[in-house]
Amino acid sequence: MAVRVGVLGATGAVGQRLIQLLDPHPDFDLVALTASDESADRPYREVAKWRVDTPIPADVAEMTVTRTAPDAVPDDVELLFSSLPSGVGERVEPAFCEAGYVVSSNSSNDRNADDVPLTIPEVNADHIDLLEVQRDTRGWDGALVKNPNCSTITMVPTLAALDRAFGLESVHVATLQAVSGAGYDGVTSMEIIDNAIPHIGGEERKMESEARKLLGSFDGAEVRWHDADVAASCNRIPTLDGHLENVWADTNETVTAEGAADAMREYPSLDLHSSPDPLIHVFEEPDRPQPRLDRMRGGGMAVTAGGFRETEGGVQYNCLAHNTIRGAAGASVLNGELLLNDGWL
Ligand SMILES: NC(=O)C1=CN([C@@H]2O[C@H](COP(=O)(O)OP(=O)(O)OC[C@H]3O[C@@H](n4cnc5c(N)ncnc54)[C@H](OP(=O)(O)O)[C@@H]3O)[C@@H](O)[C@H]2O)C=CC1
Ligand SMILES: N[C@@H](CC(=O)OP(=O)(O)O)C(=O)O
Repeated sequence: MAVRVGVLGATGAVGQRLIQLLDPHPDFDLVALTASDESADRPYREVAKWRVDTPIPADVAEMTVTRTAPDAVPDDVELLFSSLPSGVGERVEPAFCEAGYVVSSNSSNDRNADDVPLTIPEVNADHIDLLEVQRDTRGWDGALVKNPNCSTITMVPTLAALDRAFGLESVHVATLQAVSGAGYDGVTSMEIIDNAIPHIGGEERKMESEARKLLGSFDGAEVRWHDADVAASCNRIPTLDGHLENVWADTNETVTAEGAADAMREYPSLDLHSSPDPLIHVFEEPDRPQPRLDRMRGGGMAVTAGGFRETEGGVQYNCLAHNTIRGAAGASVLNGELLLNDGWL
């Protein structure tokens, strides 16, 4: 029987993608939608400015949006996908966990907390068992799992492939990030058209820390962060969806361009509904990946890579992923599938 699920922050950019991905889903039945108090007690179609490229699902359109509070969500909902602003998530997610709900969250609060699993299932599924530590320390019946920042998700599967094959020593990355990453109200057209903005607040530190936690090892009690140095520089450009990243990775063992490409081609996906096969699509063409052409590979869940060149200490390449699917909503849904597969639901 399908697990009953809800979406916290259902009217937002990521919330709408969550609804799209859950309509339908083989494991999950969407029965609850929440948003701010201003949207509560009204039909979803009235309060959501639907901007996703498929029609609003008919049953969802008529659902009543509730406040974002545990007493507003039915008790038989087991899993909540959270796409709230981080300040709100920080306050309400623990309250839901305390009330017994399992929360798969996209918001940036608590990603680096010692007892909160930060997972990309194809990279570090074993970290999910950190939930045992979380339940011991916090006394929750529920649980809180995070997916990383969209720019971090784009590069980490490629780094995991290099680490597995050659050992990872250090990473430099420069991003070209789509406007949807800032949410609907994030960047005005006057700011971004005919322009590029070399600053995205907090993004560089997130990439540098989250990547090391994701690539770290879990010994049953704690996650030991990977000791690679990671340095990021983040830029906003006028694409709609799809973050493109230029990566320079130094490795412990000597790597060739072909060897790096093979390591990524061979990096396995998972037997979960939203995990694409292959996980990483490698291009031979030197001018790929490109956001408009390649962001929907694997239903928006694949990472694409290309432009491999040997460097003095390792390899340089480009990678790309859809920031609101693989980088946000799809990442939360995939974490939900992992929770179900591993018996946490
Ligand atoms: N966009 C992206 O690519 C990515 C986004 N994220 C993260 O996901 C989260 C959501 O982002 P995004 O969808 O772009 O944001 P939006 O601003 O588009 O949506 C925010 C959602 O939260 C609700 N909300 C706002 N304030 C409150 C409140 N006080 N109480 C309850 N609900 C509230 C809004 O409801 P209402 O409509 O009623 O205001 C809306 O449903 C953020 O934390 C963001 O950092 C993470 C990775 C990528
Ligand atoms: N900051 C990212 C999107 C985002 O919301 O990230 P986070 O989940 O870390 O807040 C971007 O602008 O593309």
